[in-house]
Amino acid sequence: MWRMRGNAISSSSLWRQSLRYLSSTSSASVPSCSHQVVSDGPSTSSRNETPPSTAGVLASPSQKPNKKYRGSINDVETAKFAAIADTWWDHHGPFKPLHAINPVRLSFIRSALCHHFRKDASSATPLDGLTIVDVGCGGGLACEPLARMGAQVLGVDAVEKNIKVASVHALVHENQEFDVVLALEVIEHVADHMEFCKSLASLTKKNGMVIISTINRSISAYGLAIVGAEYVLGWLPKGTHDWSKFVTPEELALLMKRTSLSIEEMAGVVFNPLTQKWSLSDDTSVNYIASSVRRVI
Ligand SMILES: C[S@@+](CC[C@H](N)C(=O)[O-])C[C@H]1O[C@@H](n2cnc3c(N)ncnc32)[C@H](O)[C@@H]1O
Ligand SMILES: [Mg+2]
Repeated sequence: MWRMRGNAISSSSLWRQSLRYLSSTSSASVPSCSHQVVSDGPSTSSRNETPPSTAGVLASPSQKPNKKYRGSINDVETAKFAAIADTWWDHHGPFKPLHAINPVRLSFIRSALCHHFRKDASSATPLDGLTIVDVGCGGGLACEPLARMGAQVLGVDAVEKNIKVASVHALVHENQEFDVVLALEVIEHVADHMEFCKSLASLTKKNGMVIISTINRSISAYGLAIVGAEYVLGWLPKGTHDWSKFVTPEELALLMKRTSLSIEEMAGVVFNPLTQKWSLSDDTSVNYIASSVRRVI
C-alpha cells in the first residue's frame, strides 16, 4: 500500500530558487535539451522566447525499436502535440492547464525526491547531484524549474518539434540510467502502457525514482477532464484526451509492480473552482501523481 498525500503544499518557493541552468549529462552520446546551456552561466533561452528547435526524438516511429525501448508511440496522439508545438510557453494557449498544475506537481516531485534521496529540502538547490530524465517533456515546463533546483535534467520527447534531443534508443543503447525518471501527463497518450512503463523502468537506476502523473479513468474524469476542460471551458483543444486510454491508480500500481517499481506515494491534483487554484489532495478521482521506487532484487 502506498501513502497518500492529503495536504496542499505551497509551491511558491520553487520560483524563488536561485537560478541554476539546465545541464545535460556529461556523456557526449547523450544530447542536451534545447532549453539548456551545458555549463553554468546565463541561459540562452527564456520562457517567452521561441520554443525549442527541432532535431532528435525520444523514439522516432521510423526507427527500428530495440529490445529495451519499443517506443510505444501512438502517431495519432503525437500528431496532436506536433500541431501545437509552437505554443508550449504561451500561458494562455492550449497548454494553459499544464502551466496551471506545474507548481503543484513540482512541489510533489521536490518533496518526494528530497524524502527519498535524503536531500535538504530547505536548500536553494535541493536536487543537487541528481540526474533526471523527463520523458515526454514537451516544451520543458518541468525541466527548467527542476534544473533550477540543482538537478541535471535531460528532456526527451516523441515529437521532434518539441525538443532537441537524440533518440532514447541512444540512451538505452548506452545503458543510460538516471536517478529520477519523470513521465508527466504522458502515459495517457502512449500506444502501450506496459511497454512504456518498462522503458521508464529501464532508464531508472536501482533504488531510483519514477514519477508519473496522469488522469484517472473515472466518470468524474470524463466529466471534468474531457467534457469540462475540452468542451465547456475550452482549456484544452477538443479531442486532446481519449477516456479509454486513462489509467486508474490501481492499474498504475499494477503496471509499476510488473516492472519492478513499487508505488511509494500518491496524491490527487485537484482544482478548486472557488479559489481557482490547484492543490494536492487525497482525491485521486481525476488528476493524480505517483512516485515509485525501482527496487533492487
Ligand atoms: C500532455 S504533454 C506533457 C508534456 C510535459 N510532460 C508536461 O507535462 O509539461 C504529452 C507529451 O508526451 C509526448 N509523448 C507522447 N507519446 C510519447 C511517447 N510514447 N514517448 C515519449 N513522449 C511521448 C508528446 O509529444 C507530448 O509532448
Ligand atoms: Mg494528457
